[in-house]
Amino acid sequence: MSTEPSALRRDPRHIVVMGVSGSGKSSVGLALSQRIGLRYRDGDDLHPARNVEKMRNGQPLTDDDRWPWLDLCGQALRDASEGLILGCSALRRVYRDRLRHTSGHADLAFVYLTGPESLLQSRMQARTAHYMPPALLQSQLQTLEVPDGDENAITISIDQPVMAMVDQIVALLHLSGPPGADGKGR
Ligand SMILES: Nc1ncnc2c1ncn2[C@@H]1O[C@H](COP(=O)(O)OP(=O)(O)OP(=O)(O)O)[C@@H](O)[C@H]1O
Ligand SMILES: O=C(O)[C@H](O)[C@@H](O)[C@H](O)[C@H](O)CO
Repeated sequence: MSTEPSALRRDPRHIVVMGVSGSGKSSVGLALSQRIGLRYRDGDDLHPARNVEKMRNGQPLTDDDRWPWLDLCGQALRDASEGLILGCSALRRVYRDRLRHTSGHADLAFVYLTGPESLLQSRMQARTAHYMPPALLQSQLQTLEVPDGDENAITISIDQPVMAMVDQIVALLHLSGPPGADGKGR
């Protein structure tokens, strides 16, 4: 499944890969980065230590926990003059508004990864050495607000191989490859 709003900006250079824990933000963001030659950063690496500790202990983050982290995510986007793919859950509309505001990119592109709870759960359970306990998936799903039609977002199903997801993202956002990949540069 994939959807394309009508007025989507072509070939955006500031892209947020969003969705609940275990939806594949890191896997897809990295693979997309390699495909199009745009840097990837993982929002997980920007969480203050106390947020990571909270999640590790099985406690969902609150809005107040997330604001400072979202501002670091927004600043990372703002500072990336060459462009950036950022993996960031961005679960609520107000969080995405905050990213749009802090990054200075009102037209930030969002790639929303979605799939059935059973698949998310099994992917989280299969994952080793990650601080996020699968038990927190419920609260992630409760917090999630699916992007609205005016949010410059595409929706990609996680029920397919990562490379197929990347193909869809490249096609829907009309993304160009690394400079020189088509013989013309960007
Ligand atoms: N399309 C896919 N097909 C099969 N396995 C996948 C796919 N996408 C991700 N995975 C696997 O599912 C697990 C979760 O993926 P990943 O860590 O990329 O998700 P995430 O959204 O970044 O999670 P978190 O926000 O919790 O860090 C990983 O073990 C990853 O290898
Ligand atoms: O907004 C949140 O609750 C967090 O960003 C989480 O989504 C985690 O960072 C991530 O899932 C770690 O695995």
